[in-house]
Amino acid sequence: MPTLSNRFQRFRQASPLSFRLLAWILLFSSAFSLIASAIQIYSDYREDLNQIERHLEVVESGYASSLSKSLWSLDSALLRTQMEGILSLPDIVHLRLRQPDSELVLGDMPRNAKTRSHSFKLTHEGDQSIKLGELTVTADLSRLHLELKRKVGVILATQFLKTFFVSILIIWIFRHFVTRHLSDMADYARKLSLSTASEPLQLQRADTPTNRMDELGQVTDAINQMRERLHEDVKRQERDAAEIRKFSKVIEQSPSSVLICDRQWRIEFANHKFMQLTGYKPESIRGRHPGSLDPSAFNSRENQQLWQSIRLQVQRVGVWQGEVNSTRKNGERFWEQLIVTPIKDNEGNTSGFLILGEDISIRKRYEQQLLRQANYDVLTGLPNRMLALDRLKLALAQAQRERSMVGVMFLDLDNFKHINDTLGHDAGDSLLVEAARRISSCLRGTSTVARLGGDEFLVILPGLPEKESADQVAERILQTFTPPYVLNGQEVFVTTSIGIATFPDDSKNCGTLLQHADAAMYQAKHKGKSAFAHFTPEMTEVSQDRLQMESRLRRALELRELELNFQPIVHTKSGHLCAVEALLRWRNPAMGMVMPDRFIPLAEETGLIIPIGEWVLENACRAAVRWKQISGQDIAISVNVSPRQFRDPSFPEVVMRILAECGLAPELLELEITERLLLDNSIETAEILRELDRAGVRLSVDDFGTGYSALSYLKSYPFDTLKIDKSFVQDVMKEPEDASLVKAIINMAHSLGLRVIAEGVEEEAQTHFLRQEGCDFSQGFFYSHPLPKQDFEEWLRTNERVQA
Ligand SMILES: Nc1nc2c(ncn2[C@@H]2O[C@H](COP(=O)(O)O[C@H]3[C@@H](O)[C@H](n4cnc5c(=O)[nH]c(N)nc54)O[C@@H]3COP(=O)(O)O)[C@@H](O)[C@H]2O)c(=O)[nH]1
Repeated sequence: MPTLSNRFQRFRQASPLSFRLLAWILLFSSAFSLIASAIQIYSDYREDLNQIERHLEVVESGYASSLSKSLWSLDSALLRTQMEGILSLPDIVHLRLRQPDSELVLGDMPRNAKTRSHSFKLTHEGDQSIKLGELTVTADLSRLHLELKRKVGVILATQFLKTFFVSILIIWIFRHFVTRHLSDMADYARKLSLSTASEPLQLQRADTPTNRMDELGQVTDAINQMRERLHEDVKRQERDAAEIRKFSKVIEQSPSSVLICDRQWRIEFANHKFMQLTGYKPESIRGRHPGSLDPSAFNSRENQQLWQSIRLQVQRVGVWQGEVNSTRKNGERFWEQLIVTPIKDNEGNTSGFLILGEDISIRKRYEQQLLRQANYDVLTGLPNRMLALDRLKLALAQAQRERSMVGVMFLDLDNFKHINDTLGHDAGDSLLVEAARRISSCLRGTSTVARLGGDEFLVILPGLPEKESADQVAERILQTFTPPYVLNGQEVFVTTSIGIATFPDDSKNCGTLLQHADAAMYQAKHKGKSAFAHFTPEMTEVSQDRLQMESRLRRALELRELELNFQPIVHTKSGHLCAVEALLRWRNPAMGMVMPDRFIPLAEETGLIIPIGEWVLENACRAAVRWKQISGQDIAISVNVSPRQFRDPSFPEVVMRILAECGLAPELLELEITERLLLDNSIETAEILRELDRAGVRLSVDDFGTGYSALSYLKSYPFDTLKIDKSFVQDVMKEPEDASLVKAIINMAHSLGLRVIAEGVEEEAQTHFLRQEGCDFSQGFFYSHPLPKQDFEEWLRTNERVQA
């Protein structure tokens, strides 16, 4: 059990303020009480003293005359009796009567005690006053002093007790109403930390409006406000810290390399990806300029110009992006796509620069491979038709400027079909490779030899001084074909026939020149092979055909000779129908069924593609609306749009009008555009694409892989879908190179946010491959051939691929 002193100690430690207050109250109240009591006692004492003095005076007044009489009459017995009577009065202890000749003393004079004495004369009043004696009355003050001591004792004891209990009461009140709350506040403040900042301070008293208004309430309120601010600050700091941690992690784990530079372009931070990509450790490059990492390139003019232009563009435009050929620490070169932006502080001032990098080496490799594949013949390595036409256009433009001539030669190997059929395709391929080598050996560096397909070659001879100069080249080529070819260990003699057309004499138009060279080549073959012939106007029979076809095509629309076939596009994973491609056919009474490859180029050349294209669009949209009625399902329709159609400024308007007239949602129409369209990279093309995209119409790149094949271009346009050309798909199971290309195209298209359609799927194995590679949609004879309208509707009604 705690002793009293322990309790006191505890109280002293727990309530120092109360303790001090107690001490002070005790001290002051005791002092005041003592002073007051002392005054009181003193005044009582004085009063008693006065009373004794008054008694003594009363003795004089009461007894003087009787005593004088007794003395005068010499009645000593009476005198004694009278004096004993005085002596019996309270406090009077001693009487001394002095007479001239004697002295009478009654009582004892107390020793060591305070006394008060009073003397008065005893006289006889006759004719004259005669002094009889003098009486001295002495009173003892001991009683008075005793009384005084008792009073002091009582007063001291009562005052002390009173003061003590009043103090205790005050302390209790003070403690109950004030100090315990102060202690709670102190405890709260002592324990207040980031983890407890959410709990408010609550005093152990009723939460009344009066309490809230008093000083303790105000301090509590102030502490709680402070706590709330602290709590909010802590929360904000925690949130900020979490954000910062998150962003740091994002930057650190970003799949793109990240460099952060200060205002002087000194590297401050490099993330993990940067280290992985370049091999540089962040600490080894801190403080260096990003362009200085490759010491061999740092001082090169090219590098300096690059960083100068980056700096200027970031300053002016606010961003720089481009593809850069960078160097790893081990000297290896790689392609990266860089985005450089300034980092702005709160005032909008540039405080540094952010450089994001992405390794695009694989994409570049595939782009180059695709570009090569798109522009070069895989077998012979010669430019293909596409590149040859580009070069021819260039050569014509240059010749026009220089007023020179360009020779165009069309070569066809004689009997190639026969050799191919008898000796096999491999022998045929070897022959083509060797023929390509021999033709190339006859030409100067400025000339171009291209393989147009099959056994057809094209030679472009720019800067010809005269028409006949082409003859020498033609003769050289014929001669170089003289030695036999060794195919399958067998010597084979192969010749070629050459047709020549010359710019500008025969035509100024690229396509016409080719047609004329082709016509001349037929003439050479007619001559008996291994010969060459120049174009003459008489050879325009082919042109006649073309003219006839053109006039028939002009009337095809009005004679209702055009019709649409429909081919399903399915989800590769499930095989379910998702869209349909509309494919145009021309049923002419004289020519029979004409496939689009034959008449679309002519329609484009003549501008007939505009009304024809509008007809296709309208009929395709109407068909899609009808299928919804048949199948109960939204079926999107894909329509091919040729570049000429697309460049017509009213095209988006036409599309929107037809959609509105047919009542087809724009999302259900997909326009297929070939890569060729993007080649001109014109602002108008981009604007038309964006306008259609904004309207909700879907856009797809058709025949991907046969044109320019620059994936980076796709980023600039709002395409939804990419269609891999059938030439790649058809060989995925045979040619590993085609398979890896298809994989790469799928991956890259997905990384650009595009869906992929594989066209030309003919075998089940191809569907497995495409499914495995995550190709979204497939189209091809495996699922269905293009079907005439009636047949397609029947297919729609009966086929299990259609899911309502
Ligand atoms: N401007 C317009 N161009 C059009 C229009 N209609 C067609 N075309 C263009 O003509 C190209 C040839 O078309 P077509 O002969 O109809 O050939 C298509 C399919 O029949 C064919 N295909 C489909 N599956 C397979 C298959 O498994 N194997 C195989 N060998 N061929 C197959 O592919 C053509 C589809 O091509 P695409 O448009 O690239 O999807 C055609 O390419 C159009 O460009 C028109 O109305 N306007």
